[in-house]
Parts: sequence; structure tokens; C-alpha cells
Amino acid sequence: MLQLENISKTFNKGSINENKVFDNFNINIDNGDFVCIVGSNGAGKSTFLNIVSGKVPVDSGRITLDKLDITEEKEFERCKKISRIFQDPSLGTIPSMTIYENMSIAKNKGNSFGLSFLKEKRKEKHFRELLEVFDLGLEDKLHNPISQLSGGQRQSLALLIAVLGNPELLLLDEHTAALDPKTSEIVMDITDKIVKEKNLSTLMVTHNIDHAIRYGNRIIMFHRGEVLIDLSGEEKEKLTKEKLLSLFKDMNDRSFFS
Ligand SMILES: Nc1ncnc2c1ncn2[C@@H]1O[C@H](COP(=O)(O)OP(=O)(O)OP(=O)(O)O)[C@@H](O)[C@H]1O
Repeated sequence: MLQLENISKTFNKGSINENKVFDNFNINIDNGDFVCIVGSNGAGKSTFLNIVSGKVPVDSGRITLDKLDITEEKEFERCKKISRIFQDPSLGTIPSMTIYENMSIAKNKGNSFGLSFLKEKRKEKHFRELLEVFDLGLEDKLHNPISQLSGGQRQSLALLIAVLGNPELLLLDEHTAALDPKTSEIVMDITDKIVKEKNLSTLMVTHNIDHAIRYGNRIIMFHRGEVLIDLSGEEKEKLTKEKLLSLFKDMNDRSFFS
């Protein structure tokens, strides 16, 4: 469903800081894939998400989403189909507005509802029900500003908001990295629940190898703008941390000498 063909991207072209991150890069992501993306610093993980989301334009190549060529679409156009959550819990929601208002805006994304929608009581009931599933007490804070929530509550809410408009693709950019370990586990469980329930095609960049092994049906390791390891299905299910690290060493040695 998501296809990147012959993507090339060089930052600061023609300057002494020229940096070729992708050179004829190709990848296919199937519908319903939950892909965990790992790799060393500077491997190109965030740039990959930036290219998919439209934040970073490509120099050449083609991006298609459900067979539709989106290469030339700007970020604001793609955001109707592609939702993204960042590491910083303050992004993804409007802190000065209440949970209810944030959810209403997300629900209206791409639709032409008026403000009267905000007053619909049945929507309030619906939002409460959605929040109750998290078991974080967010349903009792429906009319509190987002700024009063903890980082974990905000990230959970950002997730809910990201999927309210039924995106075709969800991008998670180290979305648990700024949380304490316990909250990070809670948010990952919530993520997994939402992704499975909605059968959402998801790309998750993480530095947490345990999460990358435990969650998703596919794991990709980036290295210097290339896919070094790509495992799915049974191979992914059987993967251990030790096996992944030894695979990385083997592949890295091989790419170094080739
Ligand atoms: N906007 C930009 N302008 C110039 N160079 C950039 C830009 N964005 C990324 N880069 C460079 O591209 C390379 C890949 O960066 P990227 O952020 O994609 O790596 P990453 O795998 O996400 O790393 P990390 O794990 O450290 O977040 C790096 O060398 C980085 O400095």
C-alpha cells in the first residue's frame, strides 16, 4: 500500500555539508503492516518518516499510497491520510484547548462540520467511551486543558487523536522516548491495542530494541540509508535481542567489505 521507488535525498547539496542520506532507496509496506524501524544514529530513520509524511521533499523517485502518487503532495495535504506522533508529548495536540475540543477538531479533520458539532452531547458520550478504554482517567478530564495532563496521558491522547480521522497510515517517531519506563510501557500497550483494533498500517521508529522485538509484524533495521535487515512473520516472531544484534553485526561486516 505504501511504496517508495528509487528515492534519493541529499541534504545541503553542493555545499561542504552535502549529505546523501538515500540513494535509489526502495521499500514496500503492505496494508495492515506494523513495522518497527530501528537503526543507529543518523541511519535515516527520521528522514524516512519525513519523506513519507511530506515534511522533506525528495530529489527524485516516487511515493505511492494505495496506488495514488503522492510524491508531489505537500505535508498538509498528506496529513489527511497520514497521521504522525512525535517524541515530544506537547506536539500532536493543542495544549490550551480541552481534551474534548482537541478530539472534536480531530474528528472533523477533512469534514465540513460547523462549531455546533462541539455541542453535540452524544459526541461527548462517544469521546468518553473512547477515553475509558485507556484506563488513565482521561474521561473525567474531558473539559480540562491538555496542558494539565502528564506526558503519558498526552501521548495516549495524541494517539487517539491521530487515529480519530481514520488515517491510512500512522507514523510513530520515537513516541515513547520522552516518557519514563513505566509510562512508556503503558503507551506502547495502548499503541498496540489501537493498531490491532483498527488494523492500521503503522511505521514506528524506536531506539527501544525490546519494543521493536515485542511489537509489530515486521522489523526493519536501517543503516546508512539502506535496509540492512528486514524480517516479518515467523522470523520476526522468533526474533530475540541477541539474534538481532548478531544479525546486525553480520550484515554490517558484509556491507563494510562489499
Ligand atoms: N533537515 C536536515 N538538514 C540537513 N541534514 C539533515 C536533515 N535531517 C536529517 N539530516 C541528516 O541526515 C542524516 C540522517 O538523519 P536522521 O535524523 O534521518 O537519522 P536517524 O536514523 O533518525 O537518527 P537518530 O536515531 O539519531 O534520530 C543525518 O546525517 C542528519 O544529520
